[in-house]
Amino acid sequence: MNESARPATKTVDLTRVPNFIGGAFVEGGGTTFENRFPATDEVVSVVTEASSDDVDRAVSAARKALKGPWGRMSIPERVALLRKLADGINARFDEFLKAEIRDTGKPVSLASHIDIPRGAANFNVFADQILTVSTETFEMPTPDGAGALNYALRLPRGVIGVICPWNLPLLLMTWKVAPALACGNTVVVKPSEETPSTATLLGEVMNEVGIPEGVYNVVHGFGPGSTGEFLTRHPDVDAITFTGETVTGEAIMGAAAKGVRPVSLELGGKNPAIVFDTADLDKTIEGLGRSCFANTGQVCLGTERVYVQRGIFDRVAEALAEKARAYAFGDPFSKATSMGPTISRVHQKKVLSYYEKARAEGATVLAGGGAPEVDGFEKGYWVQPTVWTGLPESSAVITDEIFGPCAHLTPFDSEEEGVALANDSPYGLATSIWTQDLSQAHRVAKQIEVGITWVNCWFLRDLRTPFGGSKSSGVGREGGVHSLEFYTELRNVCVKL
Ligand SMILES: O=C(O)C(=O)/C=C/C=C/O
Repeated sequence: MNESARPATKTVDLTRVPNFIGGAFVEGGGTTFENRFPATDEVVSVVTEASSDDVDRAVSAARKALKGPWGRMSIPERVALLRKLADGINARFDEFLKAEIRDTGKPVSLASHIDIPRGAANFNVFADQILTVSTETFEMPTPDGAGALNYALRLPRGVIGVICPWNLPLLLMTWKVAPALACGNTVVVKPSEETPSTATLLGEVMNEVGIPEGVYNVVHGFGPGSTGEFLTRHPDVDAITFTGETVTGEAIMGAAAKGVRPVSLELGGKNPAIVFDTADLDKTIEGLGRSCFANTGQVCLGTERVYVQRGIFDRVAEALAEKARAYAFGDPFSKATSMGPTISRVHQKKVLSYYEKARAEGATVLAGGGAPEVDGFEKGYWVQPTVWTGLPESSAVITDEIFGPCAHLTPFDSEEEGVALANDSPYGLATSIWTQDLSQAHRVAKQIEVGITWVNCWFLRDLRTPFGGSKSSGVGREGGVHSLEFYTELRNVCVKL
């Protein structure tokens, strides 16, 4: 037991979700709001919203922690605690799993293989990374012949504001918190109001493993006029990292400008897939089936535009439609369920509104197009996996980020046309290219204006690689050493010898 570890607090009551400030669970001074299970629309918890004073207390606790034991810890000491955090999440795997499913409605098959394992693994990934990071040194000649030595120090930025999304709540939160802590920062986390539970539960694990109070804080609430705005506008927050919609990202970037705070923004996307007639069709359909429909299409890296070379268009379209029809709705806690509901009634209505738009514009609906009837879960926020074709590229269904399990297929003839279609978007987050002509794969990959390109695969993640979006899909890169670049500041020291 780490000598600084505090005895495990009683298991936090996630039916009335508190904030976590300075190592203690506290009711928020704001209002309370309901958290509903997306598969049944039942209220599963009440969340206590943080007030502006609560956010201020969290930022102060984070600032104070920088000057306490945490700020004096060596990298190996921090690394040991990060590894304990990974172990601590895994030791309470089922609690995190249940909390994540109740908040999101995502199937247990998905949350148990992606969300919770990666939520824990991120701490080990950046424990490894911080141990190997180096800085630079330069020797320079000087007129007196004695020379000078320049070396860089890598220092924590300080208090980091972390605003994370509802689609992969634990994974995308620790994707930011792990490197932030590895680099010696402290954090104030605002989870999405849709998914408050796992970030709160992590507070208990922080105490269990001995992370000093104030290093990790959680404040619940909303965006404008609420916790998100209080946090991003707080003058004592040194940097902000955010994953979510582009419009919110623009607002955060504006808030960060005052005080000149750096931001790392992974934002929206309208990700294309380009399928050439040399593609391996089985692998392509397996990959597209996941990239279009996984997590009920609620993945920032997911595909909503599929461009298929004309000669194989019909075969790809029918095979993808068949994939869409094969999904099984049902109890998210059942292993038989392969597709859960969307995150909320509001989001369900947004997705279904695009289904109506497509129909009204005369789309050919190859699969889905509505909301399924799910026995026993009639009140859930369900939508069908949907495949369209036949719409013009100007259709809102093809230009807007829907963030649902839906994709529009468009045929193309030449490679140049395929590239032009894929690039015709203000977004630039991710793409997948399907071809067995590797010269073509490399040639096309260099031309697609995105941050992440997969060739003959999707969501294959080496966590050391730069991860982030181009154009309206974001600013900055996280992952591997790129996270350390964001969560530290370099100071050059020049010593006259
Ligand atoms: O895999 C990751 O590290 C990651 O960041 C995934 C992002 C998915 C966004 O919806």
